[in-house]
Amino acid sequence: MDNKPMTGVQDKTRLTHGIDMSSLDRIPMASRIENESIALEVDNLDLYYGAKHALHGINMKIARNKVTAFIGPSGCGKSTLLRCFNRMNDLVDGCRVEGSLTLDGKNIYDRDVDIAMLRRRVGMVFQKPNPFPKSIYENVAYGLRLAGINKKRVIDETVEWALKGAALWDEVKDRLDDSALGLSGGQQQRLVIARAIAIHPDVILLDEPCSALDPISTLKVEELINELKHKYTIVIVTHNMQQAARVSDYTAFMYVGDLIEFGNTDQLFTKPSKKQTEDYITGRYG
Ligand SMILES: Nc1ncnc2c1ncn2[C@@H]1O[C@H](COP(=O)(O)OP(=O)(O)OP(=O)(O)O)[C@@H](O)[C@H]1O
Repeated sequence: MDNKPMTGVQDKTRLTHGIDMSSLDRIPMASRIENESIALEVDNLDLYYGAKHALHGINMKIARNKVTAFIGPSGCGKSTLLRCFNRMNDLVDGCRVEGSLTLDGKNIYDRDVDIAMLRRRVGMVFQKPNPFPKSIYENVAYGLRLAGINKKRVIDETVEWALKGAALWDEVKDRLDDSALGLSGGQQQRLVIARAIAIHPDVILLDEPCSALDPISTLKVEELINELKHKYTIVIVTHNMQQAARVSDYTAFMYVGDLIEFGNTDQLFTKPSKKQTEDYITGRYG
């Protein structure tokens, strides 16, 4: 196989309607999954909601400290697959998973897995910001207290660190005791991200994190994702292909429960190898 790295500007065919491919010019070298450290590995994963077969034999590797985006038409299984990474689907009656999904080599579907611990390692942020009806400070401190950390100095320092990490500190440092519900939607989403990183997860799952946000808040969250990936492995579901192109290193295109194509984002958007992917990213269906 030819392992020569390709630059992001070579062979730019501008296949996609409305996607500013110049954002891809910032990617100096297109990396390959074979050269990455792997955080999560999905192996022959099938998922059933009762009789409905929602995911069909999915195989995929998620690179550590990179952003992986799931794209595809509504109902193709993006959120279902994302929720497998921290076993959120366990909460759905009649949901059954076959195959394996490993985090750092350990199958998270093994019987001996402590699910509370798994969810501390694999944090999740949802489409609609969901701060607790508590102060800004208490929202971030919540997970620490749950983890048994009670020392005020440690909590103070971690709250500040997490709010800085979520690019929110400057906007809230003088109102930490105010209700989180008084923040704007974009600020609430960054607060929820601060709450997620406060407990030092390894992986952050983002399920359409910007779909309820205005363009400026979206930009801030996207900038934040670019910062966070230096420390965390990030998986994001998005309907927005421009967003996938802007923020992710790897992209998975799904269609009706199948993983159709997975690869380097630059390559997938400029030179997809499957016709279905090309049809989707050029707006021919979906
Ligand atoms: N709790 C559930 N019970 C039964 N079926 C479900 C459940 N959740 C999802 N499904 C079905 O599984 C399939 C995949 O849904 P999923 O929400 O994962 O798709 P998606 O690609 O994330 O869609 P969207 O982009 O609209 O959010 C769909 O056919 C959906 O109707």
